[in-house]
Amino acid sequence: MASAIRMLLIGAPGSEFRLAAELARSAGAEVAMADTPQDGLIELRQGGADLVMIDVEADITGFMQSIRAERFTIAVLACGIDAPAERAVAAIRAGARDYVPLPPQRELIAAAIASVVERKAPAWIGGHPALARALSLAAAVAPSGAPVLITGEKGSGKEVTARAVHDASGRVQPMLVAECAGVAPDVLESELFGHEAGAFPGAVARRIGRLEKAGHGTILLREVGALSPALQAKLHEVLQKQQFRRLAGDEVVPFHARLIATTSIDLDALVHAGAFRADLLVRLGLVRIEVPPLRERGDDIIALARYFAKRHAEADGVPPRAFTDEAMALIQRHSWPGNIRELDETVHRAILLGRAAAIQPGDLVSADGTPLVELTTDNSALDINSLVGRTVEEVERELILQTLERCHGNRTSASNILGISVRTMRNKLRSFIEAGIAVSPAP
Ligand SMILES: Nc1ncnc2c1ncn2[C@@H]1O[C@H](COP(=O)(O)OP(=O)(O)OP(=O)(O)O)[C@@H](O)[C@H]1O
Repeated sequence: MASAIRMLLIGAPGSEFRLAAELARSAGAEVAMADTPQDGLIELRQGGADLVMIDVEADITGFMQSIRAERFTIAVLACGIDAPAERAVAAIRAGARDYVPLPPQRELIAAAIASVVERKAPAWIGGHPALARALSLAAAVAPSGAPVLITGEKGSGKEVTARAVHDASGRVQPMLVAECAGVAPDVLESELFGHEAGAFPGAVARRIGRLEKAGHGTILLREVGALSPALQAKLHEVLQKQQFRRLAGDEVVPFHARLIATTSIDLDALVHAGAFRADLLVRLGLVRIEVPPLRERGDDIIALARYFAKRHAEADGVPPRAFTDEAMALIQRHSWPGNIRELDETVHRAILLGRAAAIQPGDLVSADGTPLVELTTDNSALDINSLVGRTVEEVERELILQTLERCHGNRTSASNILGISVRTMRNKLRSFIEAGIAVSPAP
């Protein structure tokens, strides 16, 4: 499912570099070359890369600063011919992952590419029918350019699913990610659309936004429900006209990328409450993929727990440990409100903290040390029987707190979903806090 790895070689052209390019191609990578870090950046902006090999004599510090500023996440290797050890160390201090001596050895180049392939294609664990449906839908829509909306609870695997759609799409350029929640609207606007010099105080140079940088690749908007009304309108126009302008710019920029949006908030409810544009939801949700919560994935939980235990033991260099039957039963009973991410982190803690030969129930604790056994209840789904015997006040409190948590603490979104005013929401939260009950902080 993974697309080819794109490798960028930066350095003065020479026989060693040509050989490195040849070896990379024969190891399955697509190769681009640039003479200087500046040209390398231009190449990155146009075509992206998964792996950069840069001459150890180049300004690696400056290059690393530039790629961080432009939010590229790329593995960088320094390389050189007979470079003194200090140069290699300095390159690594500047952020290079390793130093590769030239002329290159076939095995070293192949290993560097293999390590990126491994990171690029996250393991797909699970075969539950609900997940299989989501995956086959992802594969079916991948080659088209249609926007895709991926819904699901936090940590359930929406971004991983987006990557699967991108990888299967055959698009050569990478998938860029933009986070919409918790980012000030004006910052997000310039992040997405870019700006011309002088667009606002501090805008000293033209900035190319992510919609433009994505080129013919994919742009992933995480938590699209958090977009301000003004940005919702702008995004709707982009999808309608397939073009946009940079902030304070006259030039019309064509939009070629595939847009994928994720949400853990119920966008239909936001539309109903007037907090999200119905026409934008129609365009974004031409294809919808629902990622099921972990608690509905049956035996996938076992497979995932074993996979994370193995992976973390290997990464942390500790002996592999199996789960006792009791620990596995506890894992299957827990409702995993944080989904796969919570399972991953819980298993990681058990690997690091457990002392016995096998993982015990007591090794399974939340981040604050609360044993899982105390957190595990059977009322993950709305089960009326489990509500009988509780007061209306208690049920209301739980509903408010859980909705707020799903909305990442966003009071407005949560009150919209609950159909109460923000003022009522705030008053309720104040009374909970006064009663000593923990409330999700505002984003
Ligand atoms: N099928 C899977 N197999 C293995 N690991 C997975 C799978 N799905 C998700 N993960 C892992 O679980 C974690 C959460 O996944 P991801 O970031 O895709 O979730 P998300 O729904 O986008 O989260 P959020 O809502 O918080 O943005 C990641 O570490 C990811 O690698």
